[in-house]
Amino acid sequence: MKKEIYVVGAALLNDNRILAAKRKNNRTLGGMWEFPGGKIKENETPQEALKRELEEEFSDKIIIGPQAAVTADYEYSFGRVHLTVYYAKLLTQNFNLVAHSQICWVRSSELRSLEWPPVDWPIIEKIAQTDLRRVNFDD
Ligand SMILES: Nc1nc2c([nH]c(=O)n2[C@H]2C[C@H](O)[C@@H](COP(=O)(O)OP(=O)(O)OP(=O)(O)O)O2)c(=O)[nH]1
Repeated sequence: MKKEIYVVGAALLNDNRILAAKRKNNRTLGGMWEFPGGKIKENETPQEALKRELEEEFSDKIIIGPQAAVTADYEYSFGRVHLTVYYAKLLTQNFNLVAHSQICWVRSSELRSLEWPPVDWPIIEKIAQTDLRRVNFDD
């Protein structure tokens, strides 16, 4: 049976743009653009995992808003990834990159022109169709 891999990512918002992060070349799916985040550990909620990953990957703190799209699944050679993405905002902007070679703030209309891993595409599609000014962080 395939390994089930539960992953959480942040669609970081600023000024109507979304942050895309390019995975370092030496990593799985190297060179592809992704939502910063990573694997959820057994005793973590997705939100706890997302905060921890942003601390590890960027040395940054975030606040987490609503889920951006339904969880997407894709069967890679190394296992089946279940990706859940939340809208989030940065409280700090250190961007101390350890897992990524670049970051980029993109408009929703530009999201489709980047190279994303297969599991991300339904989520990219949903975000591209969303009015980002309406994403609510008040709850
Ligand atoms: N963070 C994140 N991971 C994604 C996205 N899309 C996608 O397929 N993934 C995959 C890549 C990885 O296999 C997994 C996330 O794991 P990870 O980034 O914590 O760790 P990794 O497997 O790269 O770690 P490593 O052992 O290769 O260093 O999910 C995405 O948009 N964001």
